[in-house]
Parts: sequence; structure tokens; C-alpha cells
Amino acid sequence: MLLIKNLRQIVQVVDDSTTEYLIGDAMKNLKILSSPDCTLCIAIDTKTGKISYVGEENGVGILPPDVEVIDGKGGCALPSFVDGHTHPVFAGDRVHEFAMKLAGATYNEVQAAGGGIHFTTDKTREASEESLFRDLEKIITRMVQSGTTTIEAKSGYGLDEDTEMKMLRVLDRASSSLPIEISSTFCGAHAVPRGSTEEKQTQLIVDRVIPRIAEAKKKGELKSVENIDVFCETGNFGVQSTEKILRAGQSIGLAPNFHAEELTYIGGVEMGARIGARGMSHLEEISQEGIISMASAKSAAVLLPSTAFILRLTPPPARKIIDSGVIVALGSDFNPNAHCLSMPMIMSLACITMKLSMEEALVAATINSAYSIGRGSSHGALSSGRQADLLLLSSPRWDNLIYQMGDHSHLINIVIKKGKIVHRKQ
Ligand SMILES: N=CN[C@@H](CCC(=O)O)C(=O)O
Ligand SMILES: [Zn+2]
Repeated sequence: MLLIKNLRQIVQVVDDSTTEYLIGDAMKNLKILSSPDCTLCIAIDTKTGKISYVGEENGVGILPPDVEVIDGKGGCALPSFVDGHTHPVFAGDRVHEFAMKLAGATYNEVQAAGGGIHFTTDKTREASEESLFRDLEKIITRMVQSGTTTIEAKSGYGLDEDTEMKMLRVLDRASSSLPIEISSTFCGAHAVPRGSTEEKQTQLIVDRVIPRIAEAKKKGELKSVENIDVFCETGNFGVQSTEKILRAGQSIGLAPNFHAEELTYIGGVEMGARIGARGMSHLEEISQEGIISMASAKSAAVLLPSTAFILRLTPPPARKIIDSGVIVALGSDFNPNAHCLSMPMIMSLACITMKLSMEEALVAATINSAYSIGRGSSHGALSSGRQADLLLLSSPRWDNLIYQMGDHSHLINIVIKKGKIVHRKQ
């Protein structure tokens, strides 16, 4: 057993192991335990990696002789973050394009000139599997240090069969060997490769790559691939091609979780709701009908505040989306265009640019983002029976983490994944 004691505050988010998400006003009502005398504790069964008790120390019962104790030092505990949208496997960076965008070029202009995803695709095709893994390892170390212990992570910088498979293998290796949990996503429809067409790329994905993924899954390889993604956008994949690809993914057991209505409105959300997509990301240009359809389909809206901020886009109508009862999650969208992997920064941006309250931002970055990758009842909250994925902060209040924008490396003392310490501040 691992016992974390001397805590002043425990942010449980919810105190059961059945709730899968919070919507509307419930996002504001976090379950929080407080003790001015710092008598709160969390007990973890290290054999299962699950939480066995949350509450006052005097209620924990008889401790086993081999109990390991962590002193919470009067700080607070909260669930570690689930990052609902990342592109962490790639070679090279695009700092030169950042300068172009600052000078006024739009995302689509950069891509049309052969940059953007195409630039990163060239570099990623050239890179060896080993070097992609080593780069990913460094990124994941920084994600864990900033409090993230579970991510959704996409392929999508290969676009051809072999490089997409290479990226998925890198993610699979990371998921079994690095201290982070990965829900991998096949995103071979991230862009139409140079020299191809939307139709040809759609056919390639449906006829060749998806069957190859199915085969690999059947053989017990690619254990972490769970989702299928398409960049559904003008100039990339239209609604019809997107539906075809997502349905082909669904037929081999992948959950649709895709990019929709980021730069232009084309009706991707209405289609996604109709086919039961588990999540849709970006949504800057979502329609009123789209919002209503997401609420009734229980599709998570995975909002990405750093992307809208960096590209100077009008942020999605987050208040309207929340007030309409949609399940709202957050993601860092870490990628060579939006090079921010810190979920505390993402929460701060969500509060400032999208008008979320701090409570709503935390719900979106924990239980609701867990829901967007099918882990809503096991991750993203601190209650008995849930996975012991949590952070210990040096501050007495959890919300300092959002308020002290960019200061998370100072505030996060310890990160625990499945009952094991995976980061301790030096
Ligand atoms: N919008 C599409 N895909 C990524 C960007 C990828 C890239 O520019 O490399 C995103 O979510 O922001
Ligand atoms: Zn993305």
C-alpha cells in the first residue's frame, strides 16, 4: 500500500467510480475535501494501481506493515491530466513557419505552399523508427513533468502506408515502455499527400492501411491503437470522404475521434454525431445544429485553446457548447504547429480565451478528456476503485496551478501513475 498523508485539500472531481463525465452546471461543482489541519489522506493498492481510500486519516483503517508513506506536506492532491488530443510523434520542428505566421501567413497558406503537415511528413518519412521513439521519449518526459499521465496520440505525419505503420509502432512501444498511458489514433487522413488526391488517399486508407492495422491488431501487435481520425476540412477531406474513412475504422473496432470545423464550417460535426463519434476536436466554426447534435450523441467536444491562440483564430463558442450540455474536454494539440504540451497552460488559456471557469477547465482536462478516449469511469477523478493517477502540489489550493500561469514546474511536487511515482520535483 502507498499512503499519501498530511494533505490540506483533495480535489476528487467526483467521489464515485461510475460517473463518466460532467456536463453543464455539474462542471462547476467539483467534489473537494478540505482540512485546515492537513489530516486528509489517499491510500493506494500498489498491486492493482487503484485508489482504495480517500478521506480523513483516522478512517483509513489498519495499515499493512509494508506501507510506504508519502508526506503531502500540507499541499493538495488532484487527478493528473488526460490530454485529449496530441500529435507527439514527428521529426524536425517548424519554428521558421511560426515566424511566417507571425508575419501574417495563415495556416492554409503555409500548407498550400508545401509547408505545414507536408514539411513534417517529409521529415518524419526520412526519420528512423528509433529516432522517432527517442524524440517521443523526451516529449513524454516533459508531459509527465507537467502533470499529464494519459494521452490520446495520433499518427498522421506519414500519410503513406509504411510511415503511418511506423508511427503507430512507435506509439505502441511508448505505451508499453514509458510512464504514460497512450490511446493511439490512426490519422492517415491528416492531409492529402503531395501528388495525390482526396479520393486516392481515401481509397489508400480504406483499402490498404486500415486492413493492415486490423491484421496487426489481430496478431497482438499495435495494442494501443484505439481511435480513427480525419482532418475534416476544406482543402483536406470533405464530409463524405471523412465518413467513409471513419466508418472503415469503426468496422475494425476503432472509435471515431476527429478534427472538425476548425478553419471552415463544412458540416463534419453533424455527420460525426450521426455516426456516433466519441470525440470531435477544434470546433472553432461549429454551427448551432452541430452543438445540439453533439449534446444528444454524447460526443465529446475536445477544445484546443493553444491552437486557436497561436493561429489567432476566434476561439470556439465554448460557453454555448457547455451551456447546451455537450461533454467538453481539453487537449494540448501538441504538434509542430502548436508546440505546447503543458495541460496547466492549456487550462489557463481555456479560462482566459474561452471563458471557462477554473473548475470547468479542470473537469475538461480530467474526467471529460478521459471520457473522450473511453476512460471516463476509470480515470480523471480521485475515488475508491479508480486508477491512482494523481498530482501532489506544493500549494495549499489546487487552483494556483491555473492562476500561476506557466509556473507548474514549481507547483507540481510529485506525479503518480497507476500507484507509482513517475516524477518527483528535484
Ligand atoms: N489541424 C490539424 N492538425 C493539427 C495540426 C497539425 C500540423 O499543423 O502539423 C492540429 O490539430 O492543429
Ligand atoms: Zn490535431
